[in-house]
Amino acid sequence: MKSSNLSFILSHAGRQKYKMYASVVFSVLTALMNLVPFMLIYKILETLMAGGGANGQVGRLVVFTALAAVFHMVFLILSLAFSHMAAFSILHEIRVKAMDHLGKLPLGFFRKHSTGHIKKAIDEDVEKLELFIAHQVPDLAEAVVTPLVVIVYLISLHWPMALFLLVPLIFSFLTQAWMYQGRAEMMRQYTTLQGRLHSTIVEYIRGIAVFKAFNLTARSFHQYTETTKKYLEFWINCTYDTMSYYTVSLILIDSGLIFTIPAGGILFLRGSLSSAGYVMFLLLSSVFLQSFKKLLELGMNLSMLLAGADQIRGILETEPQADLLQGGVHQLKGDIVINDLSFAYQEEDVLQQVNLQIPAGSSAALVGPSGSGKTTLGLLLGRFYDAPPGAITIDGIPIEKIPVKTLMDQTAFVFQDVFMLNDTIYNNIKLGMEKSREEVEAAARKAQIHDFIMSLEQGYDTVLGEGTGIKLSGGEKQRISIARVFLKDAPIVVLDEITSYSDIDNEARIQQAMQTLLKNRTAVIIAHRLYTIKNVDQIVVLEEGRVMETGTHELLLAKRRKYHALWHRGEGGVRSA
Ligand SMILES: Nc1ncnc2c1ncn2[C@@H]1O[C@H](COP(=O)(O)OP(=O)(O)OP(=O)(O)O)[C@@H](O)[C@H]1O
Repeated sequence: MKSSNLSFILSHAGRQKYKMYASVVFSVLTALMNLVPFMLIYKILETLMAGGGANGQVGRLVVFTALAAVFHMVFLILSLAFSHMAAFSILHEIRVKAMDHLGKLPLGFFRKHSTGHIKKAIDEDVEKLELFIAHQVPDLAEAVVTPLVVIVYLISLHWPMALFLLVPLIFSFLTQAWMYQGRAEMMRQYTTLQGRLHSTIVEYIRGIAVFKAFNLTARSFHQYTETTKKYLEFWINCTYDTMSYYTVSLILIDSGLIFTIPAGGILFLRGSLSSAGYVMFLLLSSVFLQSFKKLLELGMNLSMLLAGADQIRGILETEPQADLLQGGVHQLKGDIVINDLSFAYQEEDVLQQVNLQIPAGSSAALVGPSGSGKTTLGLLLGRFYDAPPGAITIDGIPIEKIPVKTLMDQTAFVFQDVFMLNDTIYNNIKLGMEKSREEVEAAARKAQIHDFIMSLEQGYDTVLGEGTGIKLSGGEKQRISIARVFLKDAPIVVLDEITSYSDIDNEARIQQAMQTLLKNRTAVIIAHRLYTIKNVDQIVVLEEGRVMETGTHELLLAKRRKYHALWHRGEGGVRSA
């Protein structure tokens, strides 16, 4: 059974939960110290009405009252200090764990959850836990303890009158219980809508260039306006649904006083309640009822804050990719064998019974029409998605049994979309690898990008990204990503469309870099322009996820089948002519 969100928070709190407990204890003490002055005032009233006070007893009681007020402040500060320390430490812990966990999840997870959803979960929903731990937990402790102590005290003063006070509260509770039915579902809707709102905002900003080009404003971005409209409708419905219950329960709570004043007065006139007792009932019944109102408010906020925890749990409780064979394999030669591989993202197979051998140190180019499965095959080689067990082996070991860390150490990828950090060019090549400055520069030289970097005013220290004014061309970015591969020096490389930016100078440089890169490595090259892969050891022609033919450029041209057709359709021949 799924544990509660509260136990989820506690399970990630580690030693910080003791700070949470300390905060609760101090919060209870704060609540008690809040009530002590009332009890002392009762004593003072009783003493004065009995004609006492001359022997300094009242003075002592006044001093105790002042001391209680001081202790109240001290306990309150300690409670808040502990709750805040616990909250920020737990936030830190959960954020680090969530980011760490994200890195271990299969790419399929990111297909199901948008960037906006994930960002919101780690950023906003975790932040809400701060509100919950730092403020709501101590407030809740206080809001529970105060009415309990007050009612016990009032019962000790005059039990029938105290029990009378409980009647409107019981009705108020029943109304609230009614209101909370189905509230969990409502809160889930709320977090889903918020996530969607974040995603559409992220999408709008990402695609701003396209939106501008088509003269679309945020208002005309259909997805955004729809989501904000749904969000608005949700809150209007939510307000309508809860307003009547909320109002009734508040009226019931407040009606307590309407009963206390006349009932207490009658009991006083009949002599069953002292005048000091009557004053106490008037004072404390108001405290008692107000703390119930606070409980009501806390209950409303609590369900909203804890609903956010569902989203974080969604990340942390998603199974990471399994390493069936921990440790053991550390070095790969790169002998790839693909055996009857079929693969589907959803229902339909995008690869069908693919059989292929790429001996260590050789190069294979995957070619074929758009959507034929070339990138998918490349991604399966890096276990970005999991292929069926045994379908891909490297050096005779099924890929799912090679620890992900080893596989990532021994494989280098250049993707179609080159990702750049908002950082220096140096750090963009180094990407956290433990390499020296000389090694970074040597890799940039091999990738044919060193001269370009040196032509920039700040050289390798040039900062890339938004707001820096430095924007690299697609080809320059690709050469930087090739430099990363040289620096990593992995025995297996997968290059996806690295010549997609087609200015002649760039392409010549990338071709030159590729010749060096392929030496003594197993390479899988995904290419549209066939003249760029003429010299590889084998060309694999894919169509609708099936291998149609394999062989060298000359052999496949001589066969005069699929490759021959592709070549002469202009996808290869143009620049080779
Ligand atoms: N993450 C995904 N989820 C669902 N379907 C996908 C996903 N990625 C790719 N596909 C589908 O799988 C099929 C193969 O796509 P893939 O990107 O491997 O083809 P490709 O040959 O590399 O195409 P291109 O040359 O245009 O890059 C396509 O029909 C594509 O729509």
